[in-house]
Amino acid sequence: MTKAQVWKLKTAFDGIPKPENFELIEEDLPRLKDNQILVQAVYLSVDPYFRIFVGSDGDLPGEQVAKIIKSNAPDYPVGSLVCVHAGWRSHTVVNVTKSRRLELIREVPGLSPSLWLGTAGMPGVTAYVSFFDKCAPKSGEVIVVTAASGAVGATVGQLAKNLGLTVIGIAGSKDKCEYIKSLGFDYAINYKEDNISDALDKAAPNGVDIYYDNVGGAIADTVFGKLRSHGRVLICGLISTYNNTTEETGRNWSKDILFKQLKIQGFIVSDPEHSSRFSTARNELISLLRQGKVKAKEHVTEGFTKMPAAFIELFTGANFGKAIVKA
Ligand SMILES: NC(=O)C1=CN([C@@H]2O[C@H](COP(=O)(O)OP(=O)(O)OC[C@H]3O[C@@H](n4cnc5c(N)ncnc54)[C@H](OP(=O)(O)O)[C@@H]3O)[C@@H](O)[C@H]2O)C=CC1
Ligand SMILES: CCCCCC(=O)/C=C/[C@@H]1[C@@H](C/C=C\CCCC(=O)O)[C@@H](O)C[C@H]1O
Repeated sequence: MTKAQVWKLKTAFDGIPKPENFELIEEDLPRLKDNQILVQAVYLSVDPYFRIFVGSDGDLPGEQVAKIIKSNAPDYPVGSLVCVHAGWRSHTVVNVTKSRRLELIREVPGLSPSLWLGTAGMPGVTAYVSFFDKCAPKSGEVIVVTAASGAVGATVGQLAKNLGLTVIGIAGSKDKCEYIKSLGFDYAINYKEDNISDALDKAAPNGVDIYYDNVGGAIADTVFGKLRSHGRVLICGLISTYNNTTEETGRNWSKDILFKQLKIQGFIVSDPEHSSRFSTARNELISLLRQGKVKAKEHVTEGFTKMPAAFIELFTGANFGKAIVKA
């Protein structure tokens, strides 16, 4: 009988996640039935949204790249890699006909399969579809991106640069700022050291056309104040607020929205509206990665037992690139 190691949420989060919120249990897995495969996690994705979306039974969500180690499904041979939404588990029995999110990973020379969790997966597709379909970007415009060295932010910035926009990234350390400059960003602002407002005035004296918001909170308020007439805001994430224990109060932007005729949109990549865009976006991202026109940085933590630590790091900025655990 195969045993699985499974991370569960033991106590509800209160503020920033802590190691004691999690427990590691062992589970006996059932024998395989028809159309089932047994997979073993190779790389597990670590994403900010886990902070909010935990199953009622304490199951932790998320995708993993996993190896098929037993198979009762002819199209899923042993040894193949899949990308599957299996959560924080070392081993999982997956029903190939019923699983909502399961796909075989095709081998692409030069690309690690772990990219299926990052630039060639959910975060990359988020960046691609939200930027091209929702931001109405035009060459010559100015875009500001927050969490700019991360999985989503770095991809948005590079896509914008490829299209001829002036790209301003905001990130939380000197190293991260140097990194995004090396990717081609025109300006990098360290929000932990620089005065964001002054730095934006210098980098974008005529204002900002697009604000790609990954963080919300006070940083977003400052960027909002720099938007030009007909500016667009894409709210992709609000990571600075996920650990809040009290309701956030921010500036009321109604007057700016009205008089500058701003367009503000939220975006959730898993909305069915975007499902038809997934494969185009992924194929395009793979092609850009292979040509070196988009670069991907991964922050890999070794060991399934480190899942909680790798997750907690997202909220201190200790990850530098797409957070992944190698089992
Ligand atoms: N809408 C959608 O469908 C999706 C949305 N997202 C969202 O995109 C955002 C980025 O996700 P992802 O690229 O995976 O993660 P990242 O790889 O960017 O990692 C998270 C980063 O957020 C930054 N951060 C953490 N706390 C704060 C804070 N208080 N203020 C400012 N920055 C902070 C840190 O970078 P630094 O050191 O620079 O502070 C940290 O490294 C998240 O908000 C996430 O929820 C992600 C996927 C899909
Ligand atoms: C904690 C909120 C995070 C929002 C931004 C984000 O990181 C989204 C990530 C999605 C995530 C969204 C999950 C649920 C959306 C709520 C609407 C619903 O369907 O109930 C999940 O789909 C994976 C990431 O794509």
